[in-house]
Amino acid sequence: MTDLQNREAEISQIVVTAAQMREIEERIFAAGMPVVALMEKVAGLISRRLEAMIPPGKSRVGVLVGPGHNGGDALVVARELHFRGYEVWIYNPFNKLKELTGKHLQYAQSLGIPCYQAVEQLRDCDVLVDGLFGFGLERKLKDKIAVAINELNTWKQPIFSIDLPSGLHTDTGEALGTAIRATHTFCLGLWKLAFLQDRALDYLGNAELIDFDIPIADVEAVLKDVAKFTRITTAKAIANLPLPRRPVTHKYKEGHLLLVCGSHRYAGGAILTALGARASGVGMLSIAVPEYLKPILVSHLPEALVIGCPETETGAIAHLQLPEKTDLSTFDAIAIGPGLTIDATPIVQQVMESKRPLVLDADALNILAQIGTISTLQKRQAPTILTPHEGEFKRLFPNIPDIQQDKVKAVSQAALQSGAIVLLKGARTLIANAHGSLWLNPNSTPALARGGSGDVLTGIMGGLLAQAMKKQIAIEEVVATASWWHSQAGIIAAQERTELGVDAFTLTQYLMQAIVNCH
Ligand SMILES: NC(=O)C1=CN([C@@H]2O[C@H](COP(=O)(O)OP(=O)(O)OC[C@H]3O[C@@H](n4cnc5c(N)ncnc54)[C@H](OP(=O)(O)O)[C@@H]3O)[C@@H](O)[C@H]2O)[C@@H](O)CC1
Ligand SMILES: Nc1ncnc2c1ncn2[C@@H]1O[C@H](COP(=O)(O)OP(=O)(O)O)[C@@H](O)[C@H]1O
Ligand SMILES: [K+]
Repeated sequence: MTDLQNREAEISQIVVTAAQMREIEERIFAAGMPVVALMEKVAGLISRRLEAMIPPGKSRVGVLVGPGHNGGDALVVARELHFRGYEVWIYNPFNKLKELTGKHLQYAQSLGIPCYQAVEQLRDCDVLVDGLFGFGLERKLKDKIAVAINELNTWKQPIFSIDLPSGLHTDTGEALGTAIRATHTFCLGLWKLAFLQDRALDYLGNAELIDFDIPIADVEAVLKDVAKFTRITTAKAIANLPLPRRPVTHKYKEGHLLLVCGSHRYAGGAILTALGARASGVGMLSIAVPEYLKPILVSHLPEALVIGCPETETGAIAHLQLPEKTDLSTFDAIAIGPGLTIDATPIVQQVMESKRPLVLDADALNILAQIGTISTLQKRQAPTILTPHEGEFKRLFPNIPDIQQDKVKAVSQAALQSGAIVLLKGARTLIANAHGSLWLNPNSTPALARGGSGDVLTGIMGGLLAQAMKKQIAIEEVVATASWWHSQAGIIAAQERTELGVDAFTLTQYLMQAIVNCH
C-alpha cells in the first residue's frame, strides 16, 4: 500500500466526538496553521466536489449561511461557485456572525451575490448547500430558524450539507429541535459519531468524508487515553477473515463450532443459523437440536454433525446429549439461542458453565435475562458475546433506561456492567467491550429488517469465532467482522434483488459473494 492508501485506511476507521474534533483542531491551530487558511482549504475541497456533482451553466445554487464557522465554510463555497460560473443566492437570517464569517459575507456581497433573510427567496434554486450549523451546535433550534428548516425540508431540490446536516447533534445524532434532511453530507476531516447512529440516518443522505490532511499524530495525541470508537471498514474486516488458510491443516484445526438452536415451533431458525455458520468456513460444525428436527437439519446440511437431543413437552431441547467422549470443552466456540424458545432454560444454564467462548442470541438472551444477566455472566470464565436487538437489550439490562436517548452510552454501560462483548442490533449496529471501546458498522441496508436475518448473523459469528480461537484475532474484531459480512451480503443482495428480495435464506446465499467481491 502507498502512504496515501495507508492514510485513507487509517482515517476511515477513526470516529470522534465534537469535543475531540475541537481538541484536534486546536492542536493544528496551535502548531501554526491559520484558521483562515484551514477554512479556505476545507471549503475549497467542498467546492470542487460540488462542481463535480452540480451541472454547471444553468444551475442556481442556494447557500444557507449560519453564524459560526460552518457558515464561513458555506460562504467560501458560495464565492468559489460564483467564480466558477454558477448563479449563487445566499440565505442568512442572523444579525450576529463570528468575525471570520462576517468578513466572508461582506466580500460575497461586494461581489454582487444576492443575500436574503427570508428562506422563501431560495425556493427556486436548483440545489441547496447547507452551512447553517456544524459541530458547534449544542442548543436546541427554535423560532425563525427552526421554521425555516422545516420549510426547507418540504422542498424537493437536493441539499448538500457541510460537515453535518444542520440541527443534528454531532455525538448523539439527535435532531436538536429540527434538522436539515440532506441528500448528501460532506463530513469534514474525521467521521463524527452522529454518522454511525440510527437516529441520524433519515437526515444524512449519502455521507462522504472530506479528508483535509489532519496529521495522524494530532489525532493519536487526542485519542490516546480515551475510549476508542472504531468504524468497521472493509479492509479491516477482510484482514480479519480466516484467510488464507495454511496449506497443512485439517478440519479440527479450522475450528469446531457447536450450535444449540431450534424447537418444534422454530425449526427454521436452526437452519438459518447453521447456513450462516457454514458460510464462515468453519472446519467442523456440530448442531444440537431437538431430536425431531434432526432429519430436517441433516437434509439441509449434510456435512454437519447433527446432535438430536431429548425434548421437553413443548418441543424445546430438554438437555444436551452430546456424543460419547464429547463434552463442551471439545468445541472451540458455542453459539446458542435462535429458535430455542424460553422453555430451554436448563440448557442455557449448562452452556453458560462451559469455559468456551460463547455467543448468546435470541431466546438464550431472554433466558439469561430471567436467570439474571449480571450474576450469571460474572461466573463465566470465558468470553461471552451478547447480540440483542433493542427489545432483548431492555430485558437484559432493565437498569439502563435511556437506550433511545443515547445508544452508544447504553451499549457501553451494558458491556461494562456485564463484562461481555455486547452487539446491539439496529440499522447501524454498535459493538462495545468492557474496556470502553466501541466498534460501529457504517454501512448496511434496511433489506435486513426481516425475520431470521439475525439468526444468520449468529451463525457467521459463531463460525468465525471458532476459527479465530486457533489464530491471534481479538474477539471484538471477530464480532465486528461478522457484522460487516452480514451487512455486506445484505447490501449486495439488495442491489441485485431490491430491498424486498432479501429474505434470510436468500441472504445466506450471498455471503460468499460478499467476500469474493473483495478479493
Ligand atoms: N475551527 C475551524 O476553523 C474549522 C471549522 N470548520 C467548520 O466550522 C464548524 C464549526 O464552527 P463553529 O465552532 O463556529 O460552530 P458552528 O457549527 O458553525 O455553529 C455554532 C454557531 O451557531 C450558534 N448557535 C448555536 N446554537 C444555536 C441556536 N440554537 N440557534 C442559533 N444559533 C446557534 C453559535 O452561537 P452562540 O452559541 O455563540 O450563540 C455559533 O455561532 C465545523 O462544523 C466546520 O464546518 C472547518 O472549516 C474546518 C476548520
Ligand atoms: N433498518 C435496518 N438496516 C440495517 N440492518 C437492519 C435493519 N433492521 C434490522 N437490521 C439487521 O437485521 C438483523 C435482525 O436481527 P434480529 O432482530 O435478531 O432478527 P431475527 O431474530 O428475526 O433473526 C440485525 O443484524 C439487524 O442489525
Ligand atoms: K451544516
